[in-house]
Order: sequence, then C-alpha cells, then structure tokens
Amino acid sequence: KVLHRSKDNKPSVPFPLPVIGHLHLILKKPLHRTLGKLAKKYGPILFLQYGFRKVVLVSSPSAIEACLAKNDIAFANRPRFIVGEYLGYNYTSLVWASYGDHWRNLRRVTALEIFSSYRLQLLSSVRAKEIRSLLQQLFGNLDNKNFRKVEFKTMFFELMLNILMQMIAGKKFYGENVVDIDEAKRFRHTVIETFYLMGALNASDFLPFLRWFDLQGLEKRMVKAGKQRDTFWQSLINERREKNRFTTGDGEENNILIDVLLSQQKLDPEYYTDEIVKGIIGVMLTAGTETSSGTMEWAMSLLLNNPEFLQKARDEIDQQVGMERLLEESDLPNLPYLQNIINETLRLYPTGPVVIHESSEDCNVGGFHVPSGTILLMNFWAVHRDPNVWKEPMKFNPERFQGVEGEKEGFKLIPFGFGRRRCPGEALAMRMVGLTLGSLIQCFEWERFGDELVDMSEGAGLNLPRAKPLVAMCRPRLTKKNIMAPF
Ligand code: HEM
Repeated sequence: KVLHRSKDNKPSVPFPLPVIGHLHLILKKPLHRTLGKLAKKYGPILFLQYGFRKVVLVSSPSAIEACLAKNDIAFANRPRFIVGEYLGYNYTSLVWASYGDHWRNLRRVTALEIFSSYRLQLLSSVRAKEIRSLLQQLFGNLDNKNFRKVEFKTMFFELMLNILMQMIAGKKFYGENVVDIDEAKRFRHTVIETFYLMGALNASDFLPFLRWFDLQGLEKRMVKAGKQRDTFWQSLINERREKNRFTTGDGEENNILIDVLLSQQKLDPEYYTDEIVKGIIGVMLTAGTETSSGTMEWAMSLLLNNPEFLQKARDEIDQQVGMERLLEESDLPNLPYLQNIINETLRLYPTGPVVIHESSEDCNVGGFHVPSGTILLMNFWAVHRDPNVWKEPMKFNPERFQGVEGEKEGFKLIPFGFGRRRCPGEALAMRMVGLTLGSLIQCFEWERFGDELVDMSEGAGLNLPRAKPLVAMCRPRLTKKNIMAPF
C-alpha cells in the first residue's frame, strides 16, 4: 500500500490519523497555498486520505499531463460533493455532471449556442457597447487634470454580468432601465457565496455520518443559496416565456440562450426540463463572472505595482491603435504585449487555482496506481509558481512570454485546464479581459491610491479572490469626444 513514494528522496506523507485521515493537514486557508506546501515538502504526486475518501494531489506539469492528457477519460468525472446537490441541480448541471451522455450534450449545446466563434462574433457589439458605457461612467465629469478614485471589483463584476445576461436573457442587469438595484446586489452576493461554498472544505463530504450534524453550518447555507439562485434563474425563464408569447418574429430570440433552450424544450420536454435550463443559465452566470472579473482585478493590481509594464502596454496600444479611436476587439491580435500581461496574470493568479475531478476507473499516474473513485486535486497555482519550471517564479514579468520560456506546451501554464473538461469559456474570457484592460490602459492614466504598494493578499474562495478590493486613481488620457462618441 503506497501512501506516497517520491523519486527524489522527499519524506513520506505522515500516516493518516484514525477517521479523519489527512484532513488536519489541509485545514489552513487558502487551500492552494496549503496544498502547495504539502507538495513542496512531500512531492508532486501525493496520495492522501480525506476521511473515508482517497485523494491524489498532483502539482507538477508532468503529473497533470498524466491525468489530463494520458488519462483524460478516466479522470473526467467530478466528485459528488454535497454542494453539487444544492447548487448543481442534483449533479445535473454542466460543472457537476459526471462524464457521460448528459454532460456531453450540455457541452454540445453550450458550445453551439454560446461559445462558438459564430456566436462570439455575433455578440461582439454587445461587449463593445458595455465597455464603452463603463468608460463613460468612469469618465463621468472628469477633466484631464484631476484624478479620481475607482473601485474595480464591483465595476468588473457588473461588466461581465451585463454581458453574459444579454447573451443569456437578452437584458442588462445594471445601468439605465434595469432591474432593481437590491436584486442586483443580492445576485452578486449569491455568486460570491457560491464560490465560497464550492471552495469550503465540507467535512461531511469525507465523513458522511457528520452530515446529520452539519457542524460547519455549510449545508444550511447551501440550501439558502440554492433557493436564491433557483428563484432568480426561474424568473429569467418566466420573463422570456412571457415575452415570447408576443414575439414579433424579428429573430431576436435566435440570439438569446434562454430562448434557444426553450425552443429545445418544446421539441424534447422530457429532457429539457426547467431544471436543466436553469442549470445551464446558472453555470454560465456563475462560472463566467467572478473568474473573468477577478482576473481583470489581479491584472490591474499587478500593473499598478509595476508601472513600467503598464507604460509598455500603453506604448503598444498607442502605436497599434492610436488615440483617435477606441480600442476594439479586432485590435487584440495586434497587441502581443497586452496578451503577455494577461498570461502572466493568469500564471500568478489563476482564478481556478485548484481543480477537482474524480477517477471513474483504475489508472496509472507517474508510475503510481490510482484506484477508481479517487478524488483528483490538481494544483494549477503551484505549477504556475514552480521554480523547476519558471525562472524567478514569484516575479511579475510579462516579458517571460516573449522568449522560449513563454512556450505554453508542457502543461506549465494551464489556467483553463486541459482535455475534455477544459473551460469552455476561455475564448470569451480572453476577449473580455483583453478588451477591458486594453481600453482602461488606452483611455486613462492610472496611479496607486496612496504611496504604498497594492496589497496582494488572497482571500478565501475557490476563485482566488483578492483579500481586499482594489482601489486606484485614474485620470482621462483620451478626450471626452473620443470616449463619449455615440456607439
Ligand atoms: C479568466 C477566466 C476564467 C478562468 C481562469 C476559468 C478557468 C476554468 C477552469 C480551471 C475550469 C475547470 C476545468 C476542469 O475541470 O478541468 C473551468 C471550468 C468551466 N468554466 Fe471557466 N474560466 C474562466 C472563465 C469562464 C467563462 C467566461 C465561462 C462562461 C461564460 C466559463 C465557464 C466554465 C464552465 C461551464 C466550466 C465547467 C466545464 C465542465 O465541467 O465541463 N469559464 N474554468
């Protein structure tokens, strides 16, 4: 029986304690750091025991390649953690579904109706409009002399949510003519709560008898969050249903995800139940918002602490786009420096730092036997900071991507995962992060709020949030005419 055997003479993982196994070793938050320390001490492939569950923790590029490339199908399941029952419609939503026909169908429908290049292209004007309205809002009544204070977190979240809401439900969430502000606040809270609950270590997942007691109070919170989410998704469906009763046949309904799903429901009501439709909407609005907006916030934090790179990105934009018009999505391929900044941000602060799968059959990882039903923990965050893989890994240096080191092969930069369960939102996220950062750099000068460096501490949650929301000062570079020009 191998608990852990390392090829480089690292010590063995301590023997598991009775009942709890190694759970005591992973209590400290944030999880990616605690798991990173374990890997550093004991090796890149570790076999752990969480209560009654077997766990394999992998933290090196070759180990992750062994799981996601060589054993992709074997590891394509997710564990049935209790949170998936309440927040994943009893494991039927895309994130929580096990590998199989249902999951494949969800991936197919979303790939076609939301993530295809055709759909992404079709909705590029929605994104451009939202960015412009964000820039106008920031510009406010500023002149080019005064700096003003900006809080990013809510601004980026609202931007992503507005864009996704228009793709999904055909309406905005924030801004003029929109839903009531309390509802918007409640929704944001629910998304944050979702990530918290997904990232919280629920002892009942590993010691099922504890479920009776819900000692951490997590299940109670899951029930509440599940109800809030369900009410919100249902209201979006009801609204579209009502609207479609009076449809003008102008084709708008072909571009809105809920409408497409409701027409599938008419064809196959047994499969496309409201629950399945709500599961799809919920996954998109949750997985797509905090991850992308968090990446934007980390990128701005890094640039504010490293203004020389901010200047270089601005030089590139000035050269490629100029100051006479606003940066557009079609400019992004001509802005490799900006792209390097995003890659470097995702390297240091991947907003999916630890990814969880489960094996559905026996397999072999790096010479070790992994039994079926083992939980797989992949620490992308640790791989992205591994000194065996990266030179000066803790240093923010976008220029590393200009040289040989920047080559993405070899599973050393995997912020979106790899293989069958790879993030389907990557192209959309990269466009949004690129367009937002590029526009902010083009249109405004940025300075830190106060003399101190931006605090880079990480908070709790599965999506690597900042501990403290980022605040900075900005002053317009472009003229009011450029920014306020009607779209
Ligand atoms: C910078 C932004 C983003 C990052 C870093 C990110 C990262 C990830 C990661 C690491 C996974 C797990 C992959 C795995 O299990 O192997 C994932 C899954 C997923 N992501 Fe993203 N993501 C981002 C944006 C988005 C967006 C914008 C959407 C949709 C609008 C999205 C939708 C999803 C979905 C649905 C899954 C689950 C896929 C499945 O289980 O089959 N993500 N993402």
